[in-house]
Amino acid sequence: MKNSVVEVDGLTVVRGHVRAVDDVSFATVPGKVTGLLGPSGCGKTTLMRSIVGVQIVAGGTVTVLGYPAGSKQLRDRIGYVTQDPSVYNDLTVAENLRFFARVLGTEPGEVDRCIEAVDLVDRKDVVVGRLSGGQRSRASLAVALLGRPELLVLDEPTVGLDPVLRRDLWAMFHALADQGTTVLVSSHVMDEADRCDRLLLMRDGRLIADDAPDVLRQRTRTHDIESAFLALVEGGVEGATA
Ligand SMILES: Nc1ncnc2c1ncn2[C@@H]1O[C@H](COP(=O)(O)OP(=O)(O)OP(=O)(O)O)[C@@H](O)[C@H]1O
Repeated sequence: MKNSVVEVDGLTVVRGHVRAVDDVSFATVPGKVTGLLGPSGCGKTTLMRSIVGVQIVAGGTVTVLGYPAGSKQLRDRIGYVTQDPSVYNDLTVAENLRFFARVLGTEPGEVDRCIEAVDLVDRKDVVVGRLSGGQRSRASLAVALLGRPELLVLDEPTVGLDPVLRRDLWAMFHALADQGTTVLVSSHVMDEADRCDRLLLMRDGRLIADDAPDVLRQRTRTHDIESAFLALVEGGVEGATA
């Protein structure tokens, strides 16, 4: 698709004895929040790892911003937050940000902007090891925002967060998207589906839907995404991708 930020074509990844991603194809458009939803173990992390270029793939192609995934040209154009916080426990939030800003060659002013964006200003001088799990994830997110990446890949960033914080983070994802960032967010919580502009539903390594939440509900004649998911799994839905 022209102008797509991520183009995945026939991607297959084998992990252990499992086809963790099984012949998946889709394309994202810039400036939208795309949700990658599906039950635990369905292949979300593996798909995201393939997009950021850290996964050995068995077949198919992944193109990001016009380059094969993993190309060095993409290094500072993608922000990736894994499920495990990737910040140093023995440094404060601000020290972490300053360290990564130096590594990435980002201007120092970015540090404060990114700390503000994740609402950690009042925690910026606290050693990361003393933060709560949710605060640690937000510190990782702040690092991913350094340098204003064009693509943000966020693996379950809202797990374990309270509803107020979850709402605020989703608002931030949309604000970033409005500024042109393409945001790919995974979740296994179906009630986060309505916060996405577009949904990729996965099950057992396969993509079973690729639609806006409203369109998906209409197509499956359901009122919520959980029921839509069940309808797709149980079959009988016209145009299902599975
Ligand atoms: N390092 C590994 N070695 C072997 N198999 C793996 C490995 N990592 C994941 N898998 C398998 O690949 C499949 C997809 O896992 P993946 O982590 O991508 O799922 P997920 O949808 O992200 O799950 P979760 O929501 O629990 O994070 C699962 O069957 C899993 O058991």
